[in-house]
Amino acid sequence: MSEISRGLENVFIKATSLTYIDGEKGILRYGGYNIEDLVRNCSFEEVIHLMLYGDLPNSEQLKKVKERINESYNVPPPVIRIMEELPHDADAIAMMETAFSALASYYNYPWKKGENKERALEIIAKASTIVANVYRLKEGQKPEIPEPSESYAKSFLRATFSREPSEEEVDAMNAALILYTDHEVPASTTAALVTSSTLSDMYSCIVSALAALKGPLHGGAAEAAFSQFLEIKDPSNVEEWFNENVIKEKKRLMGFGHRVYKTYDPRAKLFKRYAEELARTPESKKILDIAERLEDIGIKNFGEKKIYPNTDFYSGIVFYSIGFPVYMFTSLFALSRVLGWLAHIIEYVEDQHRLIRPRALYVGPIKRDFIPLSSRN
Ligand SMILES: CC(=O)SCCNC(=O)CCNC(=O)[C@H](O)C(C)(C)COP(=O)(O)OP(=O)(O)OC[C@H]1O[C@@H](n2cnc3c(N)ncnc32)[C@H](O)[C@@H]1OP(=O)(O)O
Ligand SMILES: O=C([O-])CC(=O)C(=O)O
Repeated sequence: MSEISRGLENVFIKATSLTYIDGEKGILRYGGYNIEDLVRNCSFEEVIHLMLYGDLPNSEQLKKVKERINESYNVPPPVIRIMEELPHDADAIAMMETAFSALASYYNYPWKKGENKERALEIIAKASTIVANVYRLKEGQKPEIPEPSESYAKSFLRATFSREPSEEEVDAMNAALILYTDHEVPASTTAALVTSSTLSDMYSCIVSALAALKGPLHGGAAEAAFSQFLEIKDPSNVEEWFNENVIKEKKRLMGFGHRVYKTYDPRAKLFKRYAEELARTPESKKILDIAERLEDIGIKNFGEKKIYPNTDFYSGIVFYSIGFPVYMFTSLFALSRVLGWLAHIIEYVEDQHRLIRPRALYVGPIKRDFIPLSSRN
């Protein structure tokens, strides 16, 4: 008899050279490079080259990546018009799904080795345009197309906020883009892989991934974690809130726990460091204080079960300190993860392709005699 792996735990669906995770030790590497080294030393564009082409780029290769991105920010105007038709209070990821579906109507490219990675660079550029305009349209501002600048992060922040971002903000945005780039095969990447396995187009794969990312157990957790901090209101309320909600009502502590990490998520450590550097206003300092106290109580209660902060626990404070409202957090995650999704589907379709079609174990009645409608009770 076949065994069911609930939640596909420890099921390997592909080989990868992209991302290595040691969940026991809390190690994360892209292409063999420790996440800490990449965040400290690299631009997101260098990580784009690493994920798509397998190596950190030399200057010439980096220049080419940047050029390709810089010339691809434009999207067909009807895509923006469709976004403008959506209500201002539309969910940000639902807006992204709509935009990427619309893009799929224009760019229904067949898979072609030698062209797939160029397509991926175009999609990464257009993702910046879409996410910047999710914010702008929700805020009632006119659409804007990112302009080339020194970096992808800077172009994105400039287009989003129509202002010159500080060096610190660009640095934090660049770090967030790298930290969220890839995480092997979480739910969203698996959704993208399933879609790619039918040889559907790349934009449609992104739509599948976005839909899976949105849920609070996955990418939606950063918004959920931050909402907890807001609900708690004051550091002095942390313990009471935790006892009432997590202990008594058995609600999950959002931004805690992970299928693979059985220790502190290495990305959470880095996000925490950025949060501590960026939280300067009294309001963001208070939120950080709440988060740190909640982390302590969470670890005291759940550490024994190997449940620790994950990447979504502190990322919201970083995004909030840059100036983003809570509703943008999952879209910012998506902006970065588009690279991981694309790198994985290209790796799969180019080197390991086969239709993904698992089985369900039938447990219903084996055979029943048909009863006509008039004879049913
Ligand atoms: C970028 C990301 O996607 S990171 C993950 C973001 N998601 C969150 O932060 C949401 C909160 N966390 C969770 O719900 C979980 O930890 C998940 C979904 C991320 C992973 O969970 P799984 O590996 O599927 O574990 P599962 O859901 O089976 O839980 C196992 C046990 O741990 C408990 N548990 C897991 N996470 C938490 C949590 N955050 N708070 C309280 N209890 C938890 C469960 O209640 C369960 O307890 P039980 O065995 O006594 O019933
Ligand atoms: O790996 C997972 O299941 C979720 C996660 O942390 C991510 O996608 O970054």
